Amino acid sequence: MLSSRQPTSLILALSDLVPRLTQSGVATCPNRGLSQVLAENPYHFVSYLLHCREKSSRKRKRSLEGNPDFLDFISLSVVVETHSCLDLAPRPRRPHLGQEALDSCLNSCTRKAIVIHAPNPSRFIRRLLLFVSPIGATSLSATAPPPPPPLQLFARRRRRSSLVHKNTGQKEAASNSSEEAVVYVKSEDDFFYQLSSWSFRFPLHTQQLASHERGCVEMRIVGLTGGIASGKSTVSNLFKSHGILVVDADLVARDVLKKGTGGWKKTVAAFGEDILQENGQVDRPKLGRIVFSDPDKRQLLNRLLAPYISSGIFWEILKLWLKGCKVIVLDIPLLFEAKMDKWTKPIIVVWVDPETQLQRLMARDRTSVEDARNRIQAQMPLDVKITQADIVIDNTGSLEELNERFQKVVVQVTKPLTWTEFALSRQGALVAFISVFVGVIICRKAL
Ligand SMILES: CC(C)(COP(=O)(O)OP(=O)(O)OC[C@H]1O[C@@H](n2cnc3c(N)ncnc32)[C@H](O)[C@@H]1O)[C@@H](O)C(=O)NCCC(=O)NCCS
Ligand SMILES: Nc1ncnc2c1ncn2[C@@H]1O[C@H](COP(=O)(O)OP(=O)(O)OP(=O)(O)O)[C@@H](O)[C@H]1O
Repeated sequence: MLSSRQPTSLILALSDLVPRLTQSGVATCPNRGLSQVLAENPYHFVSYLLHCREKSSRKRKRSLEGNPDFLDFISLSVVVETHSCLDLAPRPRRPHLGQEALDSCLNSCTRKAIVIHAPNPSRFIRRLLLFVSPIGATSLSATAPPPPPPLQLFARRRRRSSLVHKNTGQKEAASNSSEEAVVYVKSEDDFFYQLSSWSFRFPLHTQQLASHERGCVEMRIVGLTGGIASGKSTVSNLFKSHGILVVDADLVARDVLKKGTGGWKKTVAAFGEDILQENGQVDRPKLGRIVFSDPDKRQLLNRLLAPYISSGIFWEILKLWLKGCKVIVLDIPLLFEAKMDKWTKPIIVVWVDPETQLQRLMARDRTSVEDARNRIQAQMPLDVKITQADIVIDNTGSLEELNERFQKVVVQVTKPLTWTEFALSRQGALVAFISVFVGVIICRKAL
């Protein structure tokens, strides 16, 4: 992780930024405070900053654009992002930006893009840049003139052309004054998400539900997520005891890995027969140890199983929809990582403090500290998840306290549906069908 190797300038820059970010309201961490997040795990801190940047509303971004803290924040998070991607890379042979290069980044970063001065860009850096910015990487070389700045990219994404022109000037100045290769990195969040070990996508998209409340009845899909061992299943059981049906993604994931299924065949083909027990079923703890200690292998498994898991979840929802359920809960540990949060409203995140999470995980699964840490780090940090939640349940205390908190949540979850939710419900679909049918008959009679 970053903590042992990060350059002092980076730590200083980060801690220097914390009070300014908090005061200007650019990024706050209501539960624990940014400094504590930074002290505990700089990697989480970075993801949290990136998340805040991504989540700022357009209006808020516009009002903040003149604010030097915000601009620093954008630049710095991109630098940190780049640095962490390179420095955190698990394979030792991957190079990382050294102190000098990083300082150079910090000094020369412009507002919407950063400029990396790399005298001998390694193949890894080239490939990385090819990945994040095809324009920047195609003409990258130590002697070649710098590539054209990715104007279109920024112009398309940012409406304020003044910022684009300002950057262009700075980039040109930088490129003229330096003999080193200059690389422009696109400051997009995808950069971080795609490179990080826990990010993957399920191939399903649905409409985002509206948040305004209207009074009618039918189906709501509630998202329930959190970290590993944060207490999702415990909360799921509370929902079940209130008669609310739960779709458990872990159970779906177990089904898709059963002997003879498509997921099983692909997994065995990719990981070999060593992961099988004598009866031909997958040895889950063994596969778990493999994938949770190697991000590449985990991503491979995610890619192989994602289509089966997403379609399994889809069929479960469809069955409940056909039964006419009013509220269902989707218990999906990787709700955000798999971009399934768009399906659900409200989103409930079950939060615990990191130490309790570790202790509960070790006690439940009887694993070593190292295994438990690997599993926790395979997921998006809980502090980031809570910023995307509609409802946060703090499960650090006792089961009684959890139960008390849950009573308030269940009231919120069973409130009347919005119009959009109604339209997506079985009853809504029926009403729409009957209206169209009646409309057609009336029109035909009128002609
Ligand atoms: C690696 C496997 C075989 C390990 O099995 P095991 O029985 O030891 O763990 P189990 O399935 O009960 O998962 C326990 C918890 O680990 C976490 N977890 C599981 N898979 C992943 C993953 N790919 N990335 C991050 N966290 C994960 C979740 O919080 C889950 O609740 C299994 O987790 C698996 O098949 N994972 C890939 C499928 C998947 O993505 N599952 C999550 C459903 S959204
Ligand atoms: N409030 C609590 N007090 C004490 N123990 C708890 C509490 N909540 C949950 N636990 C225990 O912590 C462990 C993890 O909880 P649980 O299995 O519900 O987590 P989870 O988020 O569903 O985990 P996973 O992501 O692995 O599915 C379990 O052993 C559970 O009994």
